[in-house]
Amino acid sequence: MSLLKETLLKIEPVDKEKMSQAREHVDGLLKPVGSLGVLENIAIQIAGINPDILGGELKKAVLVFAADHGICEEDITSAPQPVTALMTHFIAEGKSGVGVIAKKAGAEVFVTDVGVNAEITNPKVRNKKIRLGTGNMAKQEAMTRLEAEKSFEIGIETALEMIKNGYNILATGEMGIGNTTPSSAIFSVLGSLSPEEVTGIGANLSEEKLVKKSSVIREAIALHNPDPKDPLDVLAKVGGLEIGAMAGVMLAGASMKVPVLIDGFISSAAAALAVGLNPDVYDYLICSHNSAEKGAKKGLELIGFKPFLHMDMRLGEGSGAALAFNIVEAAQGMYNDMGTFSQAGIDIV
Ligand SMILES: O=C(O)c1ccc[n+]([C@@H]2O[C@H](COP(=O)([O-])O)[C@@H](O)[C@H]2O)c1
Ligand SMILES: Cc1cc2nc[nH]c2cc1C
Repeated sequence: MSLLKETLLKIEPVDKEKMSQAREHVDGLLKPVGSLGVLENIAIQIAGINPDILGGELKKAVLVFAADHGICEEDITSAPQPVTALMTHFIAEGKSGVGVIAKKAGAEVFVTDVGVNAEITNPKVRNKKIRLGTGNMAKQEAMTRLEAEKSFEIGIETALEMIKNGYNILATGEMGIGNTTPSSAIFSVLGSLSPEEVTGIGANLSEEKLVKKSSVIREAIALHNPDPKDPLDVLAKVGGLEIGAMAGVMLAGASMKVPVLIDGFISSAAAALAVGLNPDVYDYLICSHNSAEKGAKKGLELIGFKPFLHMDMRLGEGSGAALAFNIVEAAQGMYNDMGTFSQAGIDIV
């Protein structure tokens, strides 16, 4: 059996009984019921995923996947394609946005090349290259179905390795010039949304080129007709290699009862595919921030995510997810260390 199938079969729903016990505990803490809002929700969610993680020290990893996109040939990005390879190197060196944010949160960043269109010589970048970037989806399918499956499996393998090494909370991140285009295409297909509704400026595309970007997406979808009920078909026809790998991390996290923090627009497109493959994955994902990318709001609504950080960020790399580690730790602190009404002899619950 393939690793993807095996992983999907292993995923169980979160433990609703543990969640209602956790809700009871949270409601008994020294505060008006509900007054710690999202911190309460996160603690209860993690209790349903794995109470040991809620009660213990977090060992945090941001898993960044880098890849290139053939669609760059259509001139719908502001930055040139070689920036992917350059930034992949700088992310691995800790010199990018996610590097500094993760450091403050005490998280490690691991970078994997799943399809950068250049040789990466930095030994800190893990080499799992599937191909040298996707095909240009305006003319051909982005990748084969087999490559799509492989991208999921690299994400699964990477996450399983991290979990084996003791990491008990993961965050997804990516680097890939052009990857807002496949992300918009994925949301357009899965949500039957018009490309215009879910297409934005990415890494600062000009307004004139934005019109072209939407029409390229519309034409690619019309050319390949991806099946919205088949996430692998959507990924293969209009997706990206790093998007598949991030979805794989989410599946592996769910299969091992480990929470996965979701970053911005591209990470959430991966989440939409992962949840499409198995709806139980949803409860293992923690959506961190609402990216300022146009389309992020619609995309998150489609999945049913409610982000709790509103930072006007749209960097990607896992930067927003890394920022949210501190929020998860605050939720743990609330759950484990706050006094209770019964200890205090107060009876107003
Ligand atoms: O995470 C986000 O919400 C996000 C929104 C816009 C852009 N990005 C980053 O910018 C790159 C993609 O932008 P573009 O315009 O080249 O498609 C890619 O490397 C992403 O990490 C990321
Ligand atoms: C400089 C730069 C850094 C990035 N990080 C993620 N996407 C990016 C795009 C650019 C252009």
